[in-house]
Amino acid sequence: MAVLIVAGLDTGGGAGLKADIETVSALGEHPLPVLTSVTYQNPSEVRGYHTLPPEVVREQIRAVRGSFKIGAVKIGMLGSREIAEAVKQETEGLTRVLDPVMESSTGAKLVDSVESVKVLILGSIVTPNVPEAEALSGLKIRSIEEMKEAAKVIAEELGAEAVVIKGGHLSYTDVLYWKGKLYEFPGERVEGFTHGTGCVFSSALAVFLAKGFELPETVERAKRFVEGSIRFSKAEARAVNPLWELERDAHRWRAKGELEEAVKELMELGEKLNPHVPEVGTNFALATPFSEVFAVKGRIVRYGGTIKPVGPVEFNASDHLRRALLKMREFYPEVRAVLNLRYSEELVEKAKKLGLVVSFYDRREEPEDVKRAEKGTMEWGIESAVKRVGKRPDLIYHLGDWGKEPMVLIFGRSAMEVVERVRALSSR
Ligand SMILES: Cc1ncc(COP(=O)(O)OP(=O)(O)O)c(N)n1
Ligand SMILES: Cc1nc(C(=O)O)sc1CCOP(=O)(O)O
Repeated sequence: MAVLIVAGLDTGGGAGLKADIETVSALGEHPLPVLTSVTYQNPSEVRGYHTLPPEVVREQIRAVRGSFKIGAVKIGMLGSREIAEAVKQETEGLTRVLDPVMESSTGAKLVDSVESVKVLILGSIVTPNVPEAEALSGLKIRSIEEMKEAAKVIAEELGAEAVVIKGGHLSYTDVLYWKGKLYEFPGERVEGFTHGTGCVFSSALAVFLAKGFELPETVERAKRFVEGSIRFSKAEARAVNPLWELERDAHRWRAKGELEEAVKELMELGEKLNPHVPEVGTNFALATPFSEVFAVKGRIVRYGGTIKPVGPVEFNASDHLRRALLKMREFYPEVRAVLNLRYSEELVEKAKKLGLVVSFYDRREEPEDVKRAEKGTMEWGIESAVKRVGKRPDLIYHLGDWGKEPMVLIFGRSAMEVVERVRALSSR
């Protein structure tokens, strides 16, 4: 099924047509991109925009309308009244999702007037955020109840088929008004970049409608998709990531394979490694670029004269090493793997001789409030060891405390790098 996308280009690659194309593709449908305007923007500012002649927009839609089975159309930045009129005529008869783009999150205008957006409301499923809903309804919105009022006004007075007001600016609850009924979709704050959320939401809505879902389920699915695209957004883009699900699953698959290979390799060191395995066991953890961590379920234990993994490599199979790794990645994101061994002076001296960067933390220096908190010691320890050495540590040790075994953590940029370090450290 094809989804027609009528939108503007964001040169920063965060919102607009690029986000729409990725959303439609990621959700398994075929995007038909129609350009209305070129914006000059980055995630911090919109410097301006140029709208295409309405005839150019019209011809783009005409070129594809008869050649594809179009399940729905998503309409984003229109730019001008003339373009809005052309899009209205050329998309007649299609299921239309209208993201009534008026301003960017940075406060720049992206359409000549509110009236131009209103041209397309009749018969459309409209997805305003709170400021857009205020502009369309003329009402002030300060609560979920007021979101409901505004949604009703936009549907009943302006003729929208349905209205979804996104609550991101208010409470994270979205409100749908459809066929005289109101629905609430609660959500919670998700950490990550949000530039482009409006575009991704409306495109996802168009896709799920094209797939044949009923509106309430469509809104629920689109909302969860947007939450994922915020949670798995990337620092270099400073915007949502519509490819999150595909990338996350690919990274999970690769990380699991990489760690399984490395564990196999580690087992070859069995007899040499046996004396270095602590009482609590050794674990080996690897993070994906999204900081999801895989490890060995049940850890690796001494077994006769050799060593043995208790269970398979699994997602979230580590607590201590996961926390150590995630803390380390806050300072050095290139560090992806870590393994723990029993502390010995010889091991630490050998690491220094091999040219590894060694640091440590001393639990006696741990502040009282961190000690009292359930799980802050590891994070505090890694941070203090990183700061102590002033560069990326390859090995961090601590000398233990009451009921806590002294430990050495060996870090690396890949699972194999850790194995090579362990090989060098355990060789006689
Ligand atoms: C070309 C273009 N189209 C739309 C927007 C607005 O994006 P949106 O996802 O609604 O949200 P913000 O990131 O602006 O909040 C845009 N900026 N550029
Ligand atoms: C129990 C323990 N303590 C460590 C420390 O560095 O203090 S490393 C370690 C073993 C690994 O644990 P997990 O399987 O929870 O990652």
